[in-house]
Amino acid sequence: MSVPVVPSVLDSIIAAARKRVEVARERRSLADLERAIAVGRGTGSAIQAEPSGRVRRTGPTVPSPAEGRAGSPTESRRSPGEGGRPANAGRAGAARTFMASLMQPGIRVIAECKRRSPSKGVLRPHYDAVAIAGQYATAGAAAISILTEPGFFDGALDHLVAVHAAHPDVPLLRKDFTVDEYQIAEAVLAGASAVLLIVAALDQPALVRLLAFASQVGIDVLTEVHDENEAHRAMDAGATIVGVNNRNLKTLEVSIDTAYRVAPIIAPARVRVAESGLRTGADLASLYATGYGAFLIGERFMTEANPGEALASVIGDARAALEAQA
Ligand SMILES: O=P(O)(O)OC[C@@H](O)[C@@H](O)c1c[nH]c2ccccc12
Repeated sequence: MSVPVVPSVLDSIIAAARKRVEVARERRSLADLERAIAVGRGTGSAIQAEPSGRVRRTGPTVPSPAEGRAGSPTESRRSPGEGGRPANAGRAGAARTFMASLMQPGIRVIAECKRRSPSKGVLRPHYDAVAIAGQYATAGAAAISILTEPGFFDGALDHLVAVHAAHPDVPLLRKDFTVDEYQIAEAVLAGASAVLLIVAALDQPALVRLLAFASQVGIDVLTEVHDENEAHRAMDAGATIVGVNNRNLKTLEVSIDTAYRVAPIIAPARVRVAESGLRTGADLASLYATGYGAFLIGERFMTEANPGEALASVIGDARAALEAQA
């Protein structure tokens, strides 16, 4: 492999993610987050980190939607490292529902909330993650992916906290560039059931270590690959949910061929997820026939006036196409 002279978008995003972790760690240690997770697990209590970083037990319920929304999932933009971390107002213990939901029979869509992307710019100027997630849940999403990366995707962990508060039964994926245990612990406390691990962003020991940590804190992992070599690495590391991203994160080019090419490497016992560039029910039906059960879709819905309606129509079209094939 040649060493790129010009840093790719992925390199820049990862450098920013590492910096954010270092800033957050100064305010609150990983050990402190782990203690909060253990407390939440042991008692079923909600946990809230005060801005001071002190953990406050908030009783046996999840925070009210109003409380969750205080962090505003709307048009807020956080620049990397700005003003500390959002409050962790989630419920430790929501985990493990992601995998269960993806293992249901039939076509399953992980619908994504994403305000902006590096390749397309702003997709949805008036972005309200809670409202969109509500539509997705009603339309039959198996899970919801929420971008929490602030610098390139206009995401925030607060968006996930607010969606979890409003829709506590929906499995949520924290979509971010995970490079450290710290982000996994944050995800658990925010109410996520899964985190993303991008194989291209991690060396093999880090991938293995982060998978083990996620398992230890009881959160599922979507392990993302872009090519055959990365798929082998994911298999070797013991990944159970493997996503094949049709978008090359280094060049940002999309080719659905990637999903067809890489599928055979992922053992059938694992959950296969096709990601990116998916637009029609026919796309889903044909990948389903190749062994993909779940589909991660963002842009297709983000550019629609009513993302929930668009999701329902893609699911309906996919089912119709499957029946026509049978
Ligand atoms: O918006 P699309 O083309 O439907 O793609 C969704 C999802 O696959 C994409 O957002 C994504 C896949 N892997 C990522 C890693 C980081 C950020 C974003 C992503």
